[in-house]
Amino acid sequence: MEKLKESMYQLIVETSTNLPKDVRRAIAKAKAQENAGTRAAMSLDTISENILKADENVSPICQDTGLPTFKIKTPVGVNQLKIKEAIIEAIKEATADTKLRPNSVDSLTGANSGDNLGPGTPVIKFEQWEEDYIDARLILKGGGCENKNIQYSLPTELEGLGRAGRDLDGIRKCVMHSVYQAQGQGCSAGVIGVGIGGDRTSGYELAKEQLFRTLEDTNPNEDLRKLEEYVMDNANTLGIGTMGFGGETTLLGCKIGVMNRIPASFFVSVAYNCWAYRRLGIKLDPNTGDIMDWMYQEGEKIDFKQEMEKAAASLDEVTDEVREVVLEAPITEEKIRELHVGDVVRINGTMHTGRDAIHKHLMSNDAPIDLNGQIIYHCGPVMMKDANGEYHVKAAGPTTSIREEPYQGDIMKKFGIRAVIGKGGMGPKTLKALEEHGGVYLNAIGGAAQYYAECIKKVDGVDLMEFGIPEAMWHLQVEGFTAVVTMDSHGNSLHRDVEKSSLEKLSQFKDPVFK
Ligand SMILES: O=C(O)C[C@H](O)C(=O)O
Ligand code: SF4
Repeated sequence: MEKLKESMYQLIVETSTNLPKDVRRAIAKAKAQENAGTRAAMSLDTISENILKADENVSPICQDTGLPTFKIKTPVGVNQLKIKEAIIEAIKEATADTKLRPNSVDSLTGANSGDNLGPGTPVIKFEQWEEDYIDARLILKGGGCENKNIQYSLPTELEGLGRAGRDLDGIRKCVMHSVYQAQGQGCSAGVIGVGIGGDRTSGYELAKEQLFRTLEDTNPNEDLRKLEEYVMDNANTLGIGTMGFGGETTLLGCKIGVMNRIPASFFVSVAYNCWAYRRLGIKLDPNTGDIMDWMYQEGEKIDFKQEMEKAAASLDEVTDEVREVVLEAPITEEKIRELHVGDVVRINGTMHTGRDAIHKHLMSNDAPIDLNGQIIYHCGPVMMKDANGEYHVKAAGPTTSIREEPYQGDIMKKFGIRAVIGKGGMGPKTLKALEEHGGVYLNAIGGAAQYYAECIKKVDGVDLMEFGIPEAMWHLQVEGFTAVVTMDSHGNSLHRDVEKSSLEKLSQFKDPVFK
């Protein structure tokens, strides 16, 4: 099985850089449903361009390459320990080649292992089967969408929907609620895998297992087929839309599985996956380890080249209506007060990354540089160090901002920061601080890691590298970095408005549907 490591390496690289065909088709369909010039349409254009670039550059679609999870089926007699060894070597190599971000972190100390290996990472699950080949599948599911997974224990009371009982209609309510509670934070439009039954552990397993189905398959269970269809039709009327900006497509797929439970427990578990739905599979020769075939590769491959040309043409027609502002740090309070929700900003000059570890650190320490008037980017990039010791950005999209909600307002005031860029929006504490201090929240397109990496022209330096590559503070020079004002210094928040209107829409699904 001398080819095994090479085959696993290819599986990892393809999964990280080349979005499966069924997902591409679903995104193209979502694009066709949005009106040109809307925030949702523009976000989908950025997403499409990003998919194209990742493929061309053989670079990660999203900088968060997730927790690599392998599902392997082997014929009886195949040495599974050898497969595990090959996967571990392939993971190390793919990380060193910047196809994966170093993502394995000690839960207690925060130390990054640097090679994606550590207790519990990667996840490798084996099964035996009667076929004569090895079936190896991989999903790279990032942290932002993983944080939006949810498990319901029936009966329960749901916001907007009331009582969800222990029956198909109760399940329906849970699934609808799961889409609502994710808002744009898991980089909608998303795909949900739902597991009905089991215990808390096996229920989530079943939910995640559903994410290995193809988006276009039909559920063989008639009740579940109807439920999947119902959810697709109705969740897309919630108006959450791409990145939570509002719009026609909130969900790209809904896949539901069922297993038995014990009488006292009734769980509905939901695994939420972002649009960057990276899962692929290979069939391997058990003697040589060679790839015999790729999975999820049926049908047309949309490369988004044509779509990009069309989008560029229609954008020319609508740019007159959108207010565009150029920002360059240091930014004055006066300039910030001129910005309003809906404005598109193009940033040139400096910005500095800061995410979880940095925000916690800055609460009780000085900043390594003067942050007065500066822009903080919630981002954990993939970086490559060249032979001269200089860093180059390989992938750099935004991370979910809401995790910084406890700190953000205080940090902005303490250091005079004027703008933060992230995705998914922030809460009332930050909104109040933006108003008091004169600050703005800018939403970038989650997952568009290649698109933003191209806007970063130079890495000026890095501080606090002891937190590891994703968590360090990177000092960047950017050009034409585009984001939308979604929270301004006048008390307006697009996120608050979309959450409110989607809750109203959710409550229209209160009445029983499945008896
Ligand atoms: O860790 C990241 O870079 C992003 C994360 O996947 C997120 O969605 O917040
Ligand atoms: S940033 Fe968005 S697209 Fe990337 S892994 Fe996180 S949720 Fe997915």
